[in-house]
Amino acid sequence: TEPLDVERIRRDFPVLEREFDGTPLVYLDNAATSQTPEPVIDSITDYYRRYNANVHRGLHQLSQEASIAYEEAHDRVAEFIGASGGREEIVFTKNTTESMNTVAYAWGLANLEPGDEVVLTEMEHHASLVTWQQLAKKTGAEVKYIQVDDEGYLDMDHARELITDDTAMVSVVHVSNTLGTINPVSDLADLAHDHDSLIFVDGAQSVPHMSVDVEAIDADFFAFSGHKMCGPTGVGVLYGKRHLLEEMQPYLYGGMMISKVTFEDSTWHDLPWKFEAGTPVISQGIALAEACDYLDEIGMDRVEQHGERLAEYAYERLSEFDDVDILGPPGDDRAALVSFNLDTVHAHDVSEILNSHGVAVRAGDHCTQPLHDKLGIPASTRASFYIYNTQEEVDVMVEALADARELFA
Ligand SMILES: Cc1ncc(COP(=O)(O)O)c(CN[C@@H]2CONC2=O)c1O
Repeated sequence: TEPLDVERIRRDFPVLEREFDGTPLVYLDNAATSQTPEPVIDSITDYYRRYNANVHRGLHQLSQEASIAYEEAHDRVAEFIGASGGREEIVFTKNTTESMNTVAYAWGLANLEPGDEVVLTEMEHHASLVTWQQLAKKTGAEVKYIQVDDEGYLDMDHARELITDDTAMVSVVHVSNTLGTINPVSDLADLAHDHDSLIFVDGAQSVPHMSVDVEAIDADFFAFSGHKMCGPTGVGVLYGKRHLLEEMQPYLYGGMMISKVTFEDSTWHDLPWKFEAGTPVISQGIALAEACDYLDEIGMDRVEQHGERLAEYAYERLSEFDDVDILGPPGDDRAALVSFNLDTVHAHDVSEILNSHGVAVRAGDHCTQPLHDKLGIPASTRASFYIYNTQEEVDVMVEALADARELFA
């Protein structure tokens, strides 16, 4: 695939011009949140400048325009992830976390009971791990974890052992935000479906970075966030197979999500509005559709190739040092991130030093504490890449690590 034009792309991101006392920003924290290009910024300001109105087809021009843009944003997102059911299979939430909780409470509470099992993986983000763990306590279901092997891959033999006819839900991260592992979600979906279990795929780190087709995966539910894919914060997506969303009762009640309300009872609006109670994430949803256009214009195959090449380059550079321990799979078999530790320096101190060089990385447990416990480390430093990062920026990060060694060794 023809590489993307990173210099041209960088000109779309005003934040990349930031300097700190003359030191240019090197933004390598994209797994936490991505930066926002001009077309997406313009989409947000254009909405508030020209057609800000509450949706659900108010009988005035502004509301009509806002309603149509908001509804069509659902269609655009459906197309971006291959959801042939269109807007009826796309619920806009606040973020991936809320998408997860929506399924846990709107499906889980009604369908899980003692004896049922929810199968997760040891590399799950807290958004799914804590959600299913707490829901299991409420319903008497049991949570089990597919093991991660020493290289950071899912142990598929263990998966085949854990997923049985007692499994009601498999909830698995597509790309680990800590390890960079790309999980075989289609195989896991087959395994789940062979045992009449549903599967929920956490796509927060995959949708921004690679072409995702939820129907090819055959995910029953799929979640991701706008802010990780050049979109604004405040909009997440829950994809659900139409028949499942149809069967599910809402778990947030109020205006907009109803059809008829009497003092005695209420009926619900059509999909997806049934799951969008109150005034929804209007400007954010419309801007997310713009982000889909922006990424598609670059081409998701180029986006994927660029991120994985940078991750491989970072892996190679970091491997030059014998005091660096890198988490997860080999450099040529991972998504666009590298988490690592320096033998003698705590991740927080590494992050501090890198920051003094203008380099933004994330230090901590990346909302995967159980995984860090399993690895026997309190934290790690994570560099994560996107379409506007360069090999030169990786070099800046690697050179800055020399400082960390001197200061803290
Ligand atoms: C795999 C994964 N799942 C779920 C989430 C939750 O997304 P929201 O915060 O949008 O609900 C994240 C966010 N990644 C975290 C956020 O900061 N750093 C990270 O790695 C994630 O990486």
